[in-house]
Amino acid sequence: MHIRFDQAELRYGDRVAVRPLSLTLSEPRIGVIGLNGSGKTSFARLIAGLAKPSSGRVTLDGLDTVADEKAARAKTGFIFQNPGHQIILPVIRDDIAMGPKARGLGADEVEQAVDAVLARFGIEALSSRRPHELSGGELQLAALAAVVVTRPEIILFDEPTNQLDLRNRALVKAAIDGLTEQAVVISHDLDLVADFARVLVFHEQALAFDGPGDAAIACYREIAGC
Ligand SMILES: Nc1ncnc2c1ncn2[C@@H]1O[C@H](COP(=O)(O)OP(=O)(O)OP(=O)(O)O)[C@@H](O)[C@H]1O
Repeated sequence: MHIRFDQAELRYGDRVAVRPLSLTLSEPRIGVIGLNGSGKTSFARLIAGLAKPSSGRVTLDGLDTVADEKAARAKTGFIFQNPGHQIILPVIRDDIAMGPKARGLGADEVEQAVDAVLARFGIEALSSRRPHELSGGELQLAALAAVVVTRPEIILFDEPTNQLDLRNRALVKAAIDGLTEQAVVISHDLDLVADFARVLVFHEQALAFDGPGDAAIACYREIAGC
């Protein structure tokens, strides 16, 4: 999948969220780091079509996120900062089943799709649980399962290890590393993206560095002054 920005810019009135940006992302894993307010989430929202460029364009394998909105949106899945908020139905299994049902699958196929994705992430035991009965790491994996079952080609993560303990962090890291889908990972947890071949550093709503994880982290430390 080629994610392409052509002078894409995002503004909210007078406030700039992403300055005009041109790049192409084709790597399986892309990290995004930078200070608070530097434009990371806005950048991801542009990819997912959740925000429309104020000028310029964003395309996913040639599909324009505005002109081809529906087809482009179908290629992406977004795991938000608070994954508990995106689990809508009271029981995990029913929530995951929403995607396959919306695709028009029959009852048996829906069950098979849900079982397969629960097994893929090793969370079969969560099937009949309610979101408030899940740990932070389990919530991440349940939200990921509900996104993956819709068959996106790109999965965007917004701080997936935020507030997780070491064990849950490792679970989430392993799940991201094991994905066959392309992943764009925004993180303040630098270890999560350190081994990615491509990491973008945002600073003051612009791209300050684009390269391997270790060099990107060094650049970010310089920007942060620590
Ligand atoms: N809906 C909005 N309306 C107005 N300004 C916004 C909106 N969303 C983001 N911004 C502004 O755009 C800039 C970039 O914000 P963004 O959330 O993309 O940063 P971030 O790097 O993801 O920050 P954080 O690490 O704190 O999540 C900030 O100055 C922010 O205040």
